[in-house]
Amino acid sequence: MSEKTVKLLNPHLETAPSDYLYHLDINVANTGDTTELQHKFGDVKFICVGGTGSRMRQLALYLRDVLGVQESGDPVDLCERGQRYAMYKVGPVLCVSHGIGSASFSVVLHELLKLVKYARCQEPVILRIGTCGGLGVPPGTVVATKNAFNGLLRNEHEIAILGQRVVRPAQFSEDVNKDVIAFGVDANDGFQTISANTMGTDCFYEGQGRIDGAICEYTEKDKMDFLQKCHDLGIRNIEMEASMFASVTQKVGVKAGDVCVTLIDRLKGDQVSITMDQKHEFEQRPFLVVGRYIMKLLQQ
Ligand SMILES: O=P(O)(O)O[C@H]1O[C@H](CO)[C@@H](O)[C@H]1O
Ligand SMILES: O=c1cc[nH]c(=O)[nH]1
Repeated sequence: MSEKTVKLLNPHLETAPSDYLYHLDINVANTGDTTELQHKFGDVKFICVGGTGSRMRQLALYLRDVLGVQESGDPVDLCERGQRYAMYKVGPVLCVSHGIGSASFSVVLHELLKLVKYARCQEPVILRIGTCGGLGVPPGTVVATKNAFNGLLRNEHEIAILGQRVVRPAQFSEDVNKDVIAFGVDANDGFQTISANTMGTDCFYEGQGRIDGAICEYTEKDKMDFLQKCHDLGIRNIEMEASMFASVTQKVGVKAGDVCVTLIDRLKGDQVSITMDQKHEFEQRPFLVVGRYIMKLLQQ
């Protein structure tokens, strides 16, 4: 295989006669001959992922315009039969939903990494386009992640494998972070885009130090002390996937980045209380940033 294709770290796949990407409902009948997949997905250069199917559909429509892809009508969900995740293809970009949190995202991430390997995609870049809570930045700020911290405030990801605690580093590609800021930001955007650290937690409520979950065994002061500690580490946003995403992509050597818009300033409260209209407007902001980044890279 050429140098630029994805190399996975699983020797068992080399001898598997077939592979079923179950949650995507994509069957790789003969892993030795993946001609059909190469035909369908071989041109993919970017995989944009985000929590919801509707955001990914919106993104697909937006990228159609930006990339000048001559297609009309509703984007087709290529994974509809899998009933778990949505996947749209716009020229060289896949837009795929991942659900809430690392557990859900890691499932589709493994399958997407296998997909790009079988399809022999050349150096694909994976970008998460998400929402998050902010720390000391105004709601609507876009944050491109520099370092990904887990809920233990460590720049790593922890996972239980065969009954053992396995800890792996969680670094995103420096190039992607730099280029997203260099190519994605326009002075006239009307909102700020910053590069900062991100905390990815396993829980929206207690894991993010909220006091409005069904359970809370700490005080408002404990919460504020924790959030201040996060802030001191350069963390400016909190979401639920960054550390897993950084660690899995780093492990297999695929470049990745996390670009999220803040919906709330957690130094001021816990409840996301912006209107749904405002949320939808905010959700478009990373589209602009990532759209410009993708265009620039495609032109190079
Ligand atoms: O908007 P998405 O992309 O889902 O991201 C954020 O929103 C969800 C929580 O509401 C978590 O998945 C978090 O990471
Ligand atoms: O506070 C927030 C807002 C969105 N997503 C999160 O994970 N946390």
